[in-house]
Formats: sequence, C-alpha cells, structure tokens
Amino acid sequence: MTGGTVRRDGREVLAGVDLRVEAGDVLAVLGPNGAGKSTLVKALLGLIPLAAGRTEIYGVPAARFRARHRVGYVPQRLPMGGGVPATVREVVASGRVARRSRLLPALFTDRAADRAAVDRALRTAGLTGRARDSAHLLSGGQQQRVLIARALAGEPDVFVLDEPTAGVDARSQAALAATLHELARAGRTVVLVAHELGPLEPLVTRTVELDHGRVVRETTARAATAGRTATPGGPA
Ligand SMILES: Nc1ncnc2c1ncn2[C@@H]1O[C@H](COP(=O)(O)OP(=O)(O)OP(=O)(O)O)[C@@H](O)[C@H]1O
Repeated sequence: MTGGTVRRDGREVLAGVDLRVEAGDVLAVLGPNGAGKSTLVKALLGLIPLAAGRTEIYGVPAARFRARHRVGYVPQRLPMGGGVPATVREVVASGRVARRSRLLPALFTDRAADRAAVDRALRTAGLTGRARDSAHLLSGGQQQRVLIARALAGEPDVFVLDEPTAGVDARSQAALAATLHELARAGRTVVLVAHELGPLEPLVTRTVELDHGRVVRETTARAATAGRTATPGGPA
C-alpha cells in the first residue's frame, strides 16, 4: 500500500499509509480503538476503496486481483446478515469456494480434496466435535474458531486476521497461537490486528502501530527486543 487514504463521513480514517507486507512476515497491526486498524486491513485487501493512494496484492491492483484463494481473511465476527442458518462444517467448507474454477464443474478429486481440507481445518481449530452444530449458536470464541477454520480450509498463502483474540478465552488464545505458529513455520504470511498480543507475541516478526489513521511506530522483532524502533513509512 502506498499513500493509502480512506475517508468516512468526510473524515480521513486512514491517512496516507505506506505499508509493504513481505512473504513470511508475521505482522501485527496495533493501536487504540478507532485507530483505523480494521480499515487498514480491509483496504489492503481491496474490500473498501481508497480515496487516495494505491494498494497491490502480489503486484496486481487490489480491485483487479483475482487469485482470491491466495489470501484468507478472518473478519472480526461471523457475518450473520444473511440470516441463513448454517452448520459449522458448511461455514468452514465455504472457505474452499475461492479455489474452485468458475468455468469447470467440481471434479470428484476436487471434492475429495475439499473434504480432506475441511476435515483438517476443523481438527486444527478444535471443532471436529462441533461440525454439525449451528454456527450462529456458538459462543463468540467458538465462532472466531469457525472463521479461522474457514480461512485454513482455503489453504491460502496469506492469513489476515482482524482481532483474532478479542473476546476469546485464554485456552482458545493459546490454541490460536499454536495454529499461527504452525502456519509461520510453514512459511505462510500472517497479518493480524490486535489490541494486545498476549500469547501471540513470540510469533510476531514486525509490528505497525496506528493512531488516528497514521503509522506512528514500526518495529521489527529484533528492534522490539532491543527496545529500538524503526522509522514509520518503510518500503511501499
Ligand atoms: N462504515 C463506517 N462509517 C463511518 N465511520 C467508520 C466506518 N467504519 C469505521 N469508521 C470509523 O473509522 C475509524 C477507524 O475505525 P476502525 O474500525 O478501522 O478502527 P480500529 O482501529 O479497527 O478500532 P477497533 O479496535 O475499535 O476495532 C473510527 O473512528 C470509526 O468510527
């Protein structure tokens, strides 16, 4: 993202942000309530338009980026807007949709691969026993796991998680940390929004801190350990 600017109600809620996410980064976006963290990740993914600046995903302008299966997005909460009750398994299986060809019908082998990936994701998220439950009846922490499992099922290269630890009990946080640790070890890229890192802290290789829509501080893990900070901006 270069000069990323988002306006809401005539106000800049993201104000000229430069940010480059490198493959293999585990990047935490930090900052107080209303700092613009969610806006930043949505704008990075091209889910909300920029008023100024540009954002590219794998070198392609976000609006034209088609390889959606390469990026798994875990929003803050389960979107219940449709009001259609779905089981945990159905929600998790929807994470495979972006991998399907729009032109070819699903082959038998695709379906077997889909089933295996969904099973794996349910297992990793500790949801195997809840697969037939209605997703909207689960607790907040369990719904968060469903969303993470949905992203895992898509087997993306990049995971973008918006406040994955918010309202989640300590055990689920530790389980999430273990899952992210595995992903990082497998060379996946992770971008996560957080108020506090908690058990995720040891995994994080870079932090970007926002305030009033601007990057006010950046650290790399080494700089963070040494108590040093890098200059805001960085390559874009
Ligand atoms: N759809 C919207 N319409 C108007 N203003 C919005 C909208 N979405 C976000 N904002 C405003 O933009 C600013 C940044 O919001 P954002 O959700 O990105 O912050 P955040 O850092 O993620 O906060 P939180 O930690 O509370 O989730 C806030 O002042 C918020 O009120």
